[in-house]
Amino acid sequence: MKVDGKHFRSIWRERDGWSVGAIDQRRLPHEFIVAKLTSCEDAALAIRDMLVRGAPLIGATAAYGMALAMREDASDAGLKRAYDTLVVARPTAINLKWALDEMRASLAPIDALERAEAAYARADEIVEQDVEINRGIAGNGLKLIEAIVARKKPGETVNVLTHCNAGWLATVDWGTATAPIYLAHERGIKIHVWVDETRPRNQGASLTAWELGHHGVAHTVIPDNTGGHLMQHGMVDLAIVGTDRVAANGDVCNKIGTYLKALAAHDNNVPFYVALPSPTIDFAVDDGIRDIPIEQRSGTEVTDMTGRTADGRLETVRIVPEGSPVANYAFDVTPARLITGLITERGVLKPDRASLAAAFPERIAAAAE
Ligand SMILES: CSC[C@@H](O)[C@@H](O)C(=O)COP(=O)(O)O
Repeated sequence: MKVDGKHFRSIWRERDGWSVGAIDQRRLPHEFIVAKLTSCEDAALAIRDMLVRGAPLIGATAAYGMALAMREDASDAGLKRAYDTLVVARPTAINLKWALDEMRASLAPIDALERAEAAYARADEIVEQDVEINRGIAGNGLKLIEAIVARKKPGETVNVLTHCNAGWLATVDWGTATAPIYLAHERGIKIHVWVDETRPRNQGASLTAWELGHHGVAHTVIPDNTGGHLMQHGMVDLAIVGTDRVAANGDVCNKIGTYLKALAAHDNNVPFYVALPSPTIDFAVDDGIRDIPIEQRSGTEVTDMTGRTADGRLETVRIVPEGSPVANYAFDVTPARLITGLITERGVLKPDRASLAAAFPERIAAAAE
């Protein structure tokens, strides 16, 4: 998508052909800085520190991390070491394991001398596949938006609520939740996005607002607790969120606070959609609430906030009394019964086992291996 009129992706192979460029998302919205990843450890750290984040981008970064590792040591032991280093970088987004399994499956059977080249080729494919999948989500989600337009008076705006950042910064390009929004915008549909700020790391306020603004999409940042009020007053036509892992039963794990938005949407008859690329489905997990691991992050994300001061300096301040304990659960699980539909590259599905299995039978086979 566009930044100041120029097209960007969140991650790419640099001109030298081997190092990897990625937008440092820890610095947005205040500074646009490109980081250079030159080793498997760089990639693992980038994921752990959330220089890159968002389920699909975590997967893409891990794929390149594996390629960087193969330049240094393409032996069987090197392959295993790279896999083991990267797979633990973050626990919740299943795209990480998916991408690493894909990489290992294509590299393990071939000669070590060929592995580095093959790893870059497979990582490039994973990256391109992400963009194609998101284009598919865009087209399928657009139909939902068009159906709302058809019910509105001419010229009325479609209001979408989203949580966290499931935008192009969380993927390679287009985003998942934002893909239908960007396509609707491109098609001239009047669309406006309510952007949940998404405490504690503020991915909505810092990242979603930044990318929508740079692409010219109308939006308003709201404190996390505002969505219910807006829904009660008819100010939200539909909610679209992303996800880090979808269980076989249709339960959806996403950024903390998603569940509360789904409850509010249910109570107010607001359609609540989840946009997901198929690598986010985990057929090995039967019950999302019971079995999806929920990342717990540092308490400093809750106690401290960073922002720009009036005189232009970036400063971190403490907002919680010294000594008060804090909890920082990064994700929650929304039960399938609260979800209107799953927007995938193969259509809008019911959030249940049968629909997921019918649309993605090859993923069930892979989970059984
Ligand atoms: C298309 S990204 C979907 C999710 O990964 C996104 O909504 C989210 O929860 C991101 O969490 P983050 O902790 O910023 O990696």
